[in-house]
Amino acid sequence: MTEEKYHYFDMPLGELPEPTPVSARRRELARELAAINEQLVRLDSDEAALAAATEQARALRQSLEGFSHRSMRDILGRLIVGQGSRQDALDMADFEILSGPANAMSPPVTFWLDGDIVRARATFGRAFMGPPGKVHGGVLSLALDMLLAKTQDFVSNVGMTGTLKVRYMAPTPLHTEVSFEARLVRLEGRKLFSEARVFADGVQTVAADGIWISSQGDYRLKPEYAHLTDDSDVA
Ligand SMILES: CCCCCCCCCC(=O)SCCNC(=O)CCNC(=O)[C@H](O)C(C)(C)COP(=O)(O)OP(=O)(O)OC[C@H]1O[C@@H](n2cnc3c(N)ncnc32)[C@H](O)[C@@H]1OP(=O)(O)O
Repeated sequence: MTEEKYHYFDMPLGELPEPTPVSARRRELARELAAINEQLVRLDSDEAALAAATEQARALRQSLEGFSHRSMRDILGRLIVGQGSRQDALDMADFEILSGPANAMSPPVTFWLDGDIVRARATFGRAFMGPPGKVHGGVLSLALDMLLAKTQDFVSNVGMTGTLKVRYMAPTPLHTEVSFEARLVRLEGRKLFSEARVFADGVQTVAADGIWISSQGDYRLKPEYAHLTDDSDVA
């Protein structure tokens, strides 16, 4: 059976291919590390227990330092020409800062497309605290940056965040499922305008809008999203 090839520009942002056995293990390890980090926050243990845990963590780090890293330049080189392997695609998506299950820093946030809407959900633990008991506003901004970036799944180009405006309307609680939604508003040459909302416990806590700038050429809707055209702005 021929292995499926992945193309960088066809990969939906923040969505994950089925893990290879290696990736499944990386995710498992990262979830353990994330759980350890969460457990460590205000851990009420004695000094001896912490010293023993530190020794175990040091031994684990040293054992992992015996391995090298797969080259991002090589991975991207294959993906850009449509010759990426599933492992290459996983290496790109699995370590996204907030959404990658193999990134020990991620809650993780899960992203998906629901028709013309980009959706995400996450539950943030103690390690993501800003005000007492609430999610840090910067973490929500980061999640919104990724969410709004994903409106580029509707277009043929990809670019970087130019402007991100965030309005915090109510505190967002920790340990509660938070849901995110975003939509593409319009295209204007190399600029893509999109907006987003965040909800927790049925209350809108954040509103955001952003402008993405394509790296080269004007943004164009993919044919399957041509209905997103409004008046004259969405080309
Ligand atoms: C679901 C998970 C998905 C994960 C996705 C990962 C998301 C990653 C998000 C990021 O972290 S991106 C990193 C943060 N962003 C940057 O670092 C961008 C830094 N800025 C730049 O590199 C350049 O300023 C930029 C590419 C944005 C624009 O430079 P250009 O020289 O290509 O643009 P130019 O000055 O020619 O302007 C082109 C148009 O864009 C407009 N523009 C430029 N910069 C803008 C800006 N910052 N905001 C809004 N509009 C901007 C500009 O007015 C103009 O409009 P008009 O065509 O109408 O005249």
